[in-house]
Amino acid sequence: MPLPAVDIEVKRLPHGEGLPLPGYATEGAAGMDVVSAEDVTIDSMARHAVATGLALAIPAGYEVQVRPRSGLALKHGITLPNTPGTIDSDYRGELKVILINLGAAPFEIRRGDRIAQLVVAPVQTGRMVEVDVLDETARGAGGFGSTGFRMEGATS
Ligand SMILES: O=c1ccn([C@H]2C[C@H](O)[C@@H](COP(=O)(O)OP(=O)(O)OP(=O)(O)O)O2)c(=O)[nH]1
Ligand SMILES: [Mg+2]
Repeated sequence: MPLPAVDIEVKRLPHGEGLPLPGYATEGAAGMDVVSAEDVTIDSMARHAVATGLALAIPAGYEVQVRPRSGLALKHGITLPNTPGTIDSDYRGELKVILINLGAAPFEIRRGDRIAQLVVAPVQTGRMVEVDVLDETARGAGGFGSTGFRMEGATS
């Protein structure tokens, strides 16, 4: 059973009139597909902040993450350079989807095309507590590949 849905207020901007609101394609989908409010062609290796014609009021304590659609990524090299894009609960401007075309061919987007998906997530805030000494761990300062690449015992 999914958790109860969180209500997210959505306001249509003039250029968002007539478009479907973001929605889940299936019952178990994690992300709501969001559509483009504009016709635009993104050249190979170019990027564009695609208008959605929507502005949101996300309840405090939540965020919306903007994620790529894997079909567009695999077939056309269309992804988000900032994935997951972060929509703050206090942002009231237009939701935009920053797309980058990593494919070789220009990619044509038509108004109404599904371009990305929106995942609603709770936000755990933190607080920085300054100290002089940190506790010791097995990893220590090792990072950036310090534990190697293959699992011990892997045959291929
Ligand atoms: O893919 C995205 C990412 C962000 N935003 C909007 C909503 C978000 O709340 C705001 C700021 O985003 P972020 O904090 O990632 O950008 P920034 O470069 O840090 O800008 P700012 O200084 O406005 O926080 O921009 C979008 O519409 N789409
Ligand atoms: Mg910011």
